[in-house]
Amino acid sequence: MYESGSFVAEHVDPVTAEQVQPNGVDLTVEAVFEQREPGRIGRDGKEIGDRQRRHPEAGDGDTDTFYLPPGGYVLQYAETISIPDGHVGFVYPRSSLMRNSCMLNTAVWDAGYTGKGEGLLQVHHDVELERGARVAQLVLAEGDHDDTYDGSYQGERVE
Ligand SMILES: O=c1ccn([C@H]2C[C@H](O)[C@@H](COP(=O)(O)OP(=O)(O)OP(=O)(O)O)O2)c(=O)[nH]1
Repeated sequence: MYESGSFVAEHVDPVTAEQVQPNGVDLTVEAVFEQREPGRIGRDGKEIGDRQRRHPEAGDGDTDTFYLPPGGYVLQYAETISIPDGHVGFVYPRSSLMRNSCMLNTAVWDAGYTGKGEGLLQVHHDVELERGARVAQLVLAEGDHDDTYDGSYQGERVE
């Protein structure tokens, strides 16, 4: 069973009323990066290639809007997410992002994970994203699990 938006909101911080949806909670964009160096996925480990932070640059003095031409971008969410025991999380793109020819690729959010995660933003047509805008939605499904998350991304970007 999937949980309600108000349940999901208890596991997202900070969260405003505007972010709480019937079935989940919207996540906002904090930072955008472009990968510059190759990463590596090996049998015994992985490395994340170097990235360059993309600065907002709408061109008209707006310092809070990312203007993104087509390409792949790593997007960091602003919210700290904690996946509660007995659950698994999934993130979907906000439909308005998809309707603007952009897509967010995501992976599994494990029970026990806490952090500000990342997603892969695919831009198929130029788009403007304002920092702090809602771009994704987290949903939580009940689910059995073996142990809880103890990987390298635990606690990422949490002060
Ligand atoms: O789209 C996603 C999906 C998941 N996560 C977070 C939550 C998840 O629990 C954590 C680790 O994901 P995963 O287990 O897939 O990472 P890994 O590549 O297997 O690395 P590790 O073994 O170090 O965890 O990353 C994201 O930030 N973005």
